[in-house]
Amino acid sequence: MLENPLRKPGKNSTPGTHRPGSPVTKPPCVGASFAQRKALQPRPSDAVIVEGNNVMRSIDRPPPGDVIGRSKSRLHPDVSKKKSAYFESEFAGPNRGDDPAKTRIFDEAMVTAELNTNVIIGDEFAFITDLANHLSNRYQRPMSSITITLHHGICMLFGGTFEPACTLTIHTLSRLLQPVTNKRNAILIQRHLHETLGVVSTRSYIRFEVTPEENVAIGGKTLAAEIEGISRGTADRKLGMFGKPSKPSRIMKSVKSLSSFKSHSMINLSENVANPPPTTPETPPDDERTSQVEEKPHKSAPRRKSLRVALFGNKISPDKRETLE
Ligand SMILES: O=C(O)c1cc2cc(O)c(O)cc2[nH]1
Repeated sequence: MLENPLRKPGKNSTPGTHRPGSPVTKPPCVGASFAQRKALQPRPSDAVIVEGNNVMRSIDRPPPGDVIGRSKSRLHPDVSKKKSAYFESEFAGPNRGDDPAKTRIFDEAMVTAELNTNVIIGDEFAFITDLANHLSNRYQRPMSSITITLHHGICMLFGGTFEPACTLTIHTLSRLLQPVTNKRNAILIQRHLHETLGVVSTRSYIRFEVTPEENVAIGGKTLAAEIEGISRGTADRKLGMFGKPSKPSRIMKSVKSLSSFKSHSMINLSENVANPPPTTPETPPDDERTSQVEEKPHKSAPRRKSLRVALFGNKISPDKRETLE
């Protein structure tokens, strides 16, 4: 009889294992709120995400297929030329060898990932950055083409238990989600999640979701329309696809991104802030640290509370406050 893989951790599984220095902590204990549970968690001393353990062998070379500086071909130049001509024709896809603008759009196509987990992550900034690096490597695109939303410490019943678990949905174009690619990426991404989150692969559910080119848009134009425009020579000339807008609009000025929250978490923001991120990372990237020369150093408050104070100040009524808790 087949066993339900969701219910039974693998032989070498170490559900909820907390490695020293890891940004993750054990799954939620029943009865305490997220904030209370979080306050009780020991804080990681540094941003080291993965420490070796006795179960998994450390890898001192990239897995096969990862793009690295390849050693020079030892083939005779003629054979090498023939070989590359063969592969060029064999692998010429519908958009390969096409307009460089098309190639660039596909090379920079967005990969969005949504991760849900009941594990509480101590250093979400380090974790998310590490996952972004992993996906950037897996899908061979720049970090500017990776978007991740992370929901951790959530109430999640997975296969009938509350043991550490996660679901990850990856959305991108079909060319990046081919069956063989998915097969390989499932193994490598689940291994990464085991190493960084402590979730065994049997409790790590990945869904690869193809986004049709007609169903995704940037700058007011779908990808399908953009490609069609390139073919007809009427494409938008977008400079740096996911780059910053040159001039922020009125709306842009009133909405702060997560990076802005990081540097302004203790000041009163506009009251119009829509859908704020649930938490603020603790360690801003270097470029942000150096951009705050004018600001006085501030003590960090419990993160959720400080964000709430920053968003709503003291104007919030007690009954509304309760619904926010
Ligand atoms: O999904 C993508 O990566 C994507 C969508 C989209 C739309 C668009 O108009 C572009 O110019 C590029 C692009 N990339």
